[in-house]
Amino acid sequence: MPQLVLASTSPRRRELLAQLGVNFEVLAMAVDEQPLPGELAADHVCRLALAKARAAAAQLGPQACVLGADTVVVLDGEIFGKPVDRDAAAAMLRRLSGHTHTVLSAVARVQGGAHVVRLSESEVTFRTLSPAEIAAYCDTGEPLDKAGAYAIQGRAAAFIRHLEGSYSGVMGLPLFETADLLAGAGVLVRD
Ligand SMILES: Cc1cn([C@H]2C[C@H](O)[C@@H](COP(=O)(O)OP(=O)(O)OP(=O)(O)O)O2)c(=O)[nH]c1=O
Repeated sequence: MPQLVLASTSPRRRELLAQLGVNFEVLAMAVDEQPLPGELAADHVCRLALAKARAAAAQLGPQACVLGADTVVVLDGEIFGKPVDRDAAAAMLRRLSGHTHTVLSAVARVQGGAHVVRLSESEVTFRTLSPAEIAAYCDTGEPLDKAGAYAIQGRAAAFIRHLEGSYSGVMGLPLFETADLLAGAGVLVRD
């Protein structure tokens, strides 16, 4: 069975991958996460997921099966990554309040020079949030390292009226698509 490596600094992604019951190591890779001019959100997350996996794979042997992932929130065509500070987090949450946004999560597998990328798309509807609620949520610090300034697995669960798609995808690693990639690499057995 190939060595499985998760190219991620995200504790959420580690937790999610462990949910599949596989053994893996972590090799955290930093890549420039700025969207290219005019880049579509779906292209952006797929490109970054692949870039993270490729960066780690370059440091490992060709036998390693490397996973990279990326997640963004999209509202009216605008990409929301991680907020730079508390004010940016509050501004994102004001925009998301009372609306439905899209969460795109891509997962890429790189092994022996070959790669596959899968995309998960979810629709998330927030109820209307009061200014006091947004301020209190920002005070928790939870928004700061999360795309779109919220964590579905944290207190923001109370904001979400409706989810259509993948809970694990919104949290950062779409497990249905990830399991497919792992089965394709022989890391998960399906027969
Ligand atoms: C929307 C949402 C995002 N997130 C997190 C998952 C990701 O860690 C982060 C999106 O940022 P990413 O840039 O995709 O990932 P990252 O920089 O945290 O980690 P990596 O090293 O793999 O690049 O937002 C949640 O934890 N819960 C949520 O509900």
